[in-house]
Amino acid sequence: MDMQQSQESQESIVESLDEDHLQMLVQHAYDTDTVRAMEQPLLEQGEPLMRHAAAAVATNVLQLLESFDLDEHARITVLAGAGDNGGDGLFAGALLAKRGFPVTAIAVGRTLHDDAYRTFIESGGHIWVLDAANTIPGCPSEFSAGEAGERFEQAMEFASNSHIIIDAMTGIGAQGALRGIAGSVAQTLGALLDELRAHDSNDDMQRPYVVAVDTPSGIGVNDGSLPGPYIPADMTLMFGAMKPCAILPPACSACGEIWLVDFGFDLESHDPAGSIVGMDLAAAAIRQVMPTDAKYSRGVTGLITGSQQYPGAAVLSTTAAAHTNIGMVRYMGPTRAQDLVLHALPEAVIGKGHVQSWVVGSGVPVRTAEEEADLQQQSIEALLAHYALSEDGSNEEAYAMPAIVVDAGALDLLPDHVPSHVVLTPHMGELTRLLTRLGVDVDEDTVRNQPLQYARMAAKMTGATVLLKGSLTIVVQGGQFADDQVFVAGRAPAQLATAGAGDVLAGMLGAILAQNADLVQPSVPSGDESDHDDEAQVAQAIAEIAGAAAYLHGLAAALASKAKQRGWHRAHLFGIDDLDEEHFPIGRPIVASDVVKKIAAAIGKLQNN
Ligand SMILES: NC(=O)C1=CN([C@@H]2O[C@H](COP(=O)(O)OP(=O)(O)OC[C@H]3O[C@@H](n4cnc5c(N)ncnc54)[C@H](O)[C@@H]3O)[C@@H](O)[C@H]2O)[C@H](O)CC1
Ligand SMILES: [K+]
Repeated sequence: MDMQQSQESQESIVESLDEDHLQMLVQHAYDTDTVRAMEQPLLEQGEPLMRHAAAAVATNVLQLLESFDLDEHARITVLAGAGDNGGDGLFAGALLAKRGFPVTAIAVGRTLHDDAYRTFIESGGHIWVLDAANTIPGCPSEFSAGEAGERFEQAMEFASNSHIIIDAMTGIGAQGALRGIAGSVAQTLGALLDELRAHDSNDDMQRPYVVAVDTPSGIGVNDGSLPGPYIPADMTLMFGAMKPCAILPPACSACGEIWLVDFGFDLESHDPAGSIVGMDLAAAAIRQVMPTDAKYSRGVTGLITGSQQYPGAAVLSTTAAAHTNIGMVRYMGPTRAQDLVLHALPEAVIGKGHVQSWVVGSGVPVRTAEEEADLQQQSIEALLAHYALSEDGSNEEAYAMPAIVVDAGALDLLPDHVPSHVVLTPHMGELTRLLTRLGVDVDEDTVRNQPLQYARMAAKMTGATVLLKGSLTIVVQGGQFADDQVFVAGRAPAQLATAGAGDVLAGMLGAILAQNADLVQPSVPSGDESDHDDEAQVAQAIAEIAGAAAYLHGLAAALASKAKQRGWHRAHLFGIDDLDEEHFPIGRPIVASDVVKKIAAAIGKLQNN
């Protein structure tokens, strides 16, 4: 099959598929085992998936070369691993070599995909082997250690002087951090590329443009981590479906622009490992006001936030909750904070009363071991004690409590085991602190590098739902029978990184939980297996609502700052979207109160879309 045929067949796959399928493609990510299960029936039917993959890579490279005004002298380097990912890269290289481009493949393993290698050579491609123990036919081997070192240096120099690097070292078959020559290539070239990137936007092709095949080599495909050296890409051509690394920090930044090549996988029959929170999911979490509603039926949120030291957090969390489509807020805190809350929000009711959700801890200082708890900390501790589960999960009262958002200083007061409608909202530092208190030996850099893994660990250890704040917000499900599906909200522009933004999110999340009180109430576990599904369903609803709050928070910030830029941009669909460069203005600076002022507009946008 040549490039044109393969492209036509790709286009016909795309045409025959409906909007729902395309929507699923750009919203859900599937782990590598699921991807292999989805490709299996197609391979059995004889679909030449590798040829489709290669044709897509070659087509995009040709379009890139054209957009950069590069003629047939453009230098193209393929970094080729020994597996099928290398096969994709070599077939793509062969298609480009046939078009007359000089294409060199740097073999990082001892072998190459047989068929792809032969096709590549027949098409006029050149091979550069780095492993002295290689068994690639016709290639030099058993060179001395000194020669090997020299070869390596020369190959890296060559690659860094090429116009296009096609990274095909590893894809979904990668296991852990890159080892051996692939690891050295990533180390050397990754550092070189980072340095060149720092000095050049690459508008004029002054540095190599890196196209990753399926996934950038060296990243954690299933957990989005960066376990070692990796090749940062400008663009990733991802096959069949998004892998978790496409949506999870920090790996998603290493993917560059993502182009999805649709293989017509049966996505509907498989569970995603992760999902991007989009407008639909966020809109579904906002309760429609009804003609028969009264303030109590719309939901009431109680807040124990702010302190003598940080009274502003009381104002931000309370005003945010009040603007997020509920009937009433109740505020509890020191007199100074009460006065400021009433000044900003005369509608606030001061003192205890019936509520459908709680928000605790925003602006409450962390309690050090030497200090005695102040009144605010004592009331939070007393409230949180009602959510404490014993080791065997029995404590009926905990399940009957309203959902609660545990933020900032309250994280230190969390009981060891709680139900899934306790939602923790730490940032990276707070998560590290929480895990350390639970006995995990970890520092903040490690958490930052593997945020999913550590958010999940906190959820598994405590039973709580965990919303981990960052430029992308990760939500992992709580509860005993929760699904591993992670939700990622990437709607926020960078302008949202400002003091008090977390207090606003806590208030908004509390309000969205209150208006969905019936959906987020876990039942007392009966030990009956047939109830597990119900519990898992509640845990998922809570996680979706947490993701929806993060989305709405990001959308309000985007409206306030007039930014188009986001933490995560939708993947492009190969054969459907244009390669044209997009611009995402960063907008203007904002403060957290500006976000509160735009919550109503953001809700309006969701409900009227
Ligand atoms: N998704 C699809 O439908 C299709 C995917 N295709 C491509 O095939 C790869 C997966 O190929 P596979 O051979 O299973 O694995 P890889 O090529 O990703 O990796 C195996 C290769 O890499 C070496 N290796 C693994 N881990 C390490 C490490 N830590 N350090 C160094 N080297 C490592 C291993 O020894 C092997 O040599 C998929 O991504 C797509 O690109 C097909 O084209 C069909 C359709
Ligand atoms: K790759």
